[in-house]
Amino acid sequence: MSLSEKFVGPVLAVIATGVILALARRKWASIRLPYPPGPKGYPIIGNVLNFPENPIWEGLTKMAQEYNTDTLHLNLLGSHLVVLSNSDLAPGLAERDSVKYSDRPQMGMSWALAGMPYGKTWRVHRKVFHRFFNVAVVGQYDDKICKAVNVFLHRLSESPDRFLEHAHFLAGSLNLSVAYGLDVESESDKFYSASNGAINDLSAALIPGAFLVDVLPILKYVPEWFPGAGFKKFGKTAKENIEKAVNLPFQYVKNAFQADDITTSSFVASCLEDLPELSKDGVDEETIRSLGGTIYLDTRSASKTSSFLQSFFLAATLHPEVVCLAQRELDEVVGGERLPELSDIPQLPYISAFVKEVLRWGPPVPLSGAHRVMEDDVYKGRFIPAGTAILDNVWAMFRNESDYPDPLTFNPGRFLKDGQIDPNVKDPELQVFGWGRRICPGRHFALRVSFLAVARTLATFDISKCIDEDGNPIVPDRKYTFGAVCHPLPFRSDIKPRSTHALSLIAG
Ligand code: HEM
Repeated sequence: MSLSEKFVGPVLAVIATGVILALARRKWASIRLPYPPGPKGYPIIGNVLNFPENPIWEGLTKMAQEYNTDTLHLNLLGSHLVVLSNSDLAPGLAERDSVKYSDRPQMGMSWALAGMPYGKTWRVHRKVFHRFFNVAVVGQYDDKICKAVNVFLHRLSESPDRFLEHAHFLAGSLNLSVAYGLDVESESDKFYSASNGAINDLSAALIPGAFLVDVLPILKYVPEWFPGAGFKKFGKTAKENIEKAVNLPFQYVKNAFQADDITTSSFVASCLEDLPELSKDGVDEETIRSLGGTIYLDTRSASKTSSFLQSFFLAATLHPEVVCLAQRELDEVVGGERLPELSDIPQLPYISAFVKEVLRWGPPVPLSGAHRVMEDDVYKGRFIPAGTAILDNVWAMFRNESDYPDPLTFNPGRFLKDGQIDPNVKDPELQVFGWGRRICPGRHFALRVSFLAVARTLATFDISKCIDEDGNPIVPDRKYTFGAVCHPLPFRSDIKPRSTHALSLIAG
């Protein structure tokens, strides 16, 4: 027997003992260790009756304060939920073991990147998405962004009362242009309306009950009469609408590609062109079809961007003083001679701070995308079982007095020091897009759209409160819809071009 053969047996025995001990220790720890703090539940239903009403994030914040914890634990019908309300926690978990926290609870949207379980297919999709949206290449969409923002300004000058719809059209039409190269001129466009219908179905599926099923798929099995089980109506028609919305533009680009008739650049056209190279990584046509659909549909990205823009209008309407400061900066830098550009970002710190403050003050996604824990974990002496859904309570984080003094006040100045962005203030851009391996891969793109839309709108329009018949200003309520993506409830705003010169800039 060789020396190495002599050692194989003992070495294997030592490894096996180690593995058994580690498993036993973990099992033992899980038996002895408590879950993170939270209300005590009832047998079987757990904390279903403790679960807060809408707005859920506010209720969860209060509950976390009551239990003096920033990792609140709830048990819903045997499924575990942990809600984080400290901005350092999620990155901390991701740093310890990013893979363990990278899965998603499954609810039937696994065809699309955002809903996929963690694994090889997700990695292939994510890699392709990253290739076209990473920070080094995202500037390739600047022309499309400028064009869409200009169309938006034009629509705003024509029908300022419809500013909320224009914000939605800007986000939705831009995504169709980026994903498929489609030049959408109006809401009645066949591609836009198909996608928009499907987005509405998705939004309906994301109302509170449905939102919860996203997090805890076990709720799929509750009867339709159960409070919040309205998502059950999200049935066959909605699925057909989504299928149609994903197929229609993909097929259009594919046909053009096969006929060698691609006239406009797009994500799908570039992927089809690069397919021979991409296929080495396991990409096929279905991957591309699904990613095209992801950009517009599954991510609800258009609706997140439009939520941001609508909150921007709400903040500007409520706070004329910040609009004046922003316009002063814009006038100093572009002098009213031209429209601001993305290349002006370094010279426009107040506009950058404005964007950060809108994200903080009215986060489009108050409870950030659920992550599913893939293996048992012990965190700060508390047991987090495999399968737990983790939610990041961004709403709570953005109202944390120690990070943001006087948090309810809209004040872009909080992000500035000596006229520049203050690196010591926590940046909402680092929290609002999620965390770990599932962090929003469209964030660089979304921030460019947000910046340009805010800068160009403030450069060319005055925004103020409407006046009622008695001459009093109408102060809009700061109220939002409840869902996975939240929008301000419809409100009125008085939006007027700043001058005839501004109008001529918009006309180009
Ligand atoms: C203001 C606009 C936006 C906000 C606030 C936002 C926020 C988010 C959040 C919170 C997540 C979940 C992250 C997590 O699970 O930790 C997410 C995921 C995602 N977002 Fe965004 N997003 C925005 C715009 C966009 C845009 C424009 C795109 C596409 C161009 C996009 C593509 C995606 C994708 C593909 C995912 C899923 C990533 C994955 O599961 O691996 N988002 N986004």
